[in-house]
Amino acid sequence: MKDSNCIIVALDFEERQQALDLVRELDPSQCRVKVGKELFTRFGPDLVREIQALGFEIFLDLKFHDIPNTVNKAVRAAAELGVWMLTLHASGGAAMLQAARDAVQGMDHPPLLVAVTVLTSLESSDLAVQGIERSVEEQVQRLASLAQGNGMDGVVCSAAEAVSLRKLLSENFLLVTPGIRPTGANADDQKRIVTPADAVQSGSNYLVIGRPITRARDPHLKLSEIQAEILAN
Ligand SMILES: O=c1ccn([C@@H]2O[C@H](COP(=O)(O)O)[C@@H](O)[C@H]2O)c(=O)[nH]1
Repeated sequence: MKDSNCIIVALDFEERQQALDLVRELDPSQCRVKVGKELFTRFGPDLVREIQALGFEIFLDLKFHDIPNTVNKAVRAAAELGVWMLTLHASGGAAMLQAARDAVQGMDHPPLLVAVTVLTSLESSDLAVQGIERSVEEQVQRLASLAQGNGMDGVVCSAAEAVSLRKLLSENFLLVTPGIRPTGANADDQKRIVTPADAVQSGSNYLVIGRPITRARDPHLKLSEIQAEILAN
């Protein structure tokens, strides 16, 4: 499944006004926006509603990871906010993932549930420190299979894993990929980075892009350049 509106701009800001100023420069027919831990912890559901009122679909990236009952209630609360997509950690396990799915059962417009596999800021040496003696690619595959088997709509992974996941998972299973960096851009704290065009070509459905856009002198222009790069490839 290809969505021409495939870019999700990450609104990782300290100030409410910074987030709203950027959102007002963007067009909801050209991108979706991500509200993550920083913005949500500071400004909560009211800001989500304010951005929704401007016409944007919200990717609520709170990465729930807790006992099944707690995740069930948190997912229900997020779903009632009317967000388009939300995240939880696949490593929370099968029962937690099923509890998340149960939370939105029967809703008219349930959010898409996507499970984080291995954060894009990690590489294999980081997994070894956690006692995981397999490559990032293998760990991502394992968690993605767990996610698919327990009712998730997709996973968050690096686009570096997209080609192998496309072979492993069903065609309509969503791959949501942060760690996107245009050629030459600073990687910042991201370890598994891929360019926007390569991400789409590899099979990513949605590209989560923060700093390359939010730190640009002209964020709207940068978004348009990235979209043009994707279309040209
Ligand atoms: O594995 C993950 C999961 C989520 N993210 C989020 O995506 C954006 C990326 O921002 P950049 O500024 O483009 O690096 C950020 O909000 C993360 O919380 C991720 O990077 N990796």
